[in-house]
Amino acid sequence: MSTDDAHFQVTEMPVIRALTKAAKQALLTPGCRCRTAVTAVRTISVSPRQVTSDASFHSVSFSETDHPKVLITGGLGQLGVGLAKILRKRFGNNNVILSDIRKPPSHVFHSGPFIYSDILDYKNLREIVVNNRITWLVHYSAVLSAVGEANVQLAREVNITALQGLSNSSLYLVVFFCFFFGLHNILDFAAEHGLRLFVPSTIGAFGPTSPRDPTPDLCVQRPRTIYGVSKVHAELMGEYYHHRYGLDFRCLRYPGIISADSQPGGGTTDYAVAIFHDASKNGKFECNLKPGTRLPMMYIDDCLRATLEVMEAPTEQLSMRTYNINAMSFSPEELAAEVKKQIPDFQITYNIDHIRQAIADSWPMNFDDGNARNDWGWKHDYDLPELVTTMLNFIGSDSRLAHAN
Ligand SMILES: NC(=O)C1=CN([C@@H]2O[C@H](COP(=O)(O)OP(=O)(O)OC[C@H]3O[C@@H](n4cnc5c(N)ncnc54)[C@H](O)[C@@H]3O)[C@@H](O)[C@H]2O)C=CC1
Ligand SMILES: CC(=O)[C@H](N)C(=O)O
Repeated sequence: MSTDDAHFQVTEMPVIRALTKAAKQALLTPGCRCRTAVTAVRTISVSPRQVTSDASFHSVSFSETDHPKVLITGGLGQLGVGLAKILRKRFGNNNVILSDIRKPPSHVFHSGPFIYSDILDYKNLREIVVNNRITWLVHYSAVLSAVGEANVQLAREVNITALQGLSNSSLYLVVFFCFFFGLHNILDFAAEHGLRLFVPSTIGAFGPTSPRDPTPDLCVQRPRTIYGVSKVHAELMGEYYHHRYGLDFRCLRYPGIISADSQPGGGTTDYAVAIFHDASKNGKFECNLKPGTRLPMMYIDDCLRATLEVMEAPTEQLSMRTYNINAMSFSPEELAAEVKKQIPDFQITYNIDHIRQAIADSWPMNFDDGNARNDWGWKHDYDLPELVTTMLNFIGSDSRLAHAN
C-alpha cells in the first residue's frame, strides 16, 4: 500500500463510513433537508400534471391579473440591481425582493426590499418563498467563467452543488445520498410551489465543437469551462422539469453584458466594460484578449428588458424554453476604433490573459437569436455606436458628478 493510500485509509475511510451512516439515517429522519428533497420530488411526481385542475395543490394562488411577487437571488452582482429596478417599476416596489449573501450598499438597501438568501441553504430559501408568497424566481447567483476556472470547486458548489468545506471523496458521497443541490434546490421548490423560474444561461454554454459563426439555439454543446458545464446542466435540468413536472422554466442565453453603473463579476467579456472606464479616466486601456477576438455582446438595458419580456410572454408563444438572445458582435480592436471616434487620443494595448483567451476562443463569435425574434418578438435597441455613446456619456457624467462633489 502506498503512503498516499495509507493516508487515505486512515483519514478518509472513517469519514466516509461516518458520512454513509449519517446520510442513511438522515434519509429516514423527518425534518432533514434530504428527506424534504425526496418528499418534494415525490410530491411533484404526481403533480402538477396528474392532479385534477381544481385540486388545491400549490400553496400560492396566482392569477394572471395579479402582479407577480418576485425573488431575485444573487441580486447584488452586475445585473440584479438593474433588474430589480425595472421589475419594481412595473410591478410595484414591494413586489420585488432582491437577495444575496453580501451586504448591500446603502442606496440598494433603501431602494426596496432586500433579504439575505444563500442559495445553498434550502430551508432559508423555502422560508423566503413561502413567507413572501413568491410567484416568480429569478435565479442570478453564479460564479462566472474566469473566476470559475480559477476556482472550480467554488463554481461547482455555487453553480451546481450546495456543499461547502468537504473533501472531494466525502463530497461525492454526500451529494449522492443527500441531494443537497443548489440549482436542484431551486428546481424542486419552484416545481413544488408552482413558480415561474428564470435561470440565465450564457454564450459560454457552447464550446469549440459548436458552430461558432453563427451559433444556433440547438447544436452541439460541449463547453470547456466549469461555468459552461454548469449552465448546460441548468438548461437541461430546467427543460427536463418543464417536460416532466410542468415547471414553468424560462431561460435566455445572454451574451457578454455591458453596463456603466455596475461592475462585472469575473468573466471573459469583462474587458468590454473596463475599456470604457479606463478610456474615460486615463485615455488608454490594456486589453487581456487578442485584438481580433470576436464575441456576442449586449447593453444591459436590452438584457434586462429581454428578461422581463420572456417572463411575461404567454406560454403559447414559447416554442422552446431556452433561447439565444443577441444584439451585436465585436472584437477589442473594433470596439477600440469606435471609442476612438469619441476620444481621438485613446490608445489600446494588449497583454493577453491566456486563460481568458482560451475561453473566448471556444465561445460563439456570433449568436443566432432568430427563434427569440420570431416567437416572442425579441428586438435589441443598442448597436455598437449607441452602446459606445451611451457608456461614455454615462461614465463621463458620473465622474464629472464625483469631481463636483
Ligand atoms: N454579466 C454577464 O455578462 C452575463 C451574466 N450571465 C448570467 O446572469 C446571472 C447574473 O450575472 P451577474 O450579475 O453578472 O453575476 P455576478 O457574478 O456579478 O453576481 C453573482 C452574484 O451571486 C452572488 N452569490 C454567489 N454565491 C451565492 C450564494 N451561495 N447564494 C446567493 N448568492 C450568491 C454573489 O454574491 C454575486 O452578487 C448569472 O447567472 C450569470 O451566469 C450570463 C451571461 C452573461
Ligand atoms: C458571457 C458570460 O457569461 C460572462 N460575462 C462571462 O464572461 O463569464
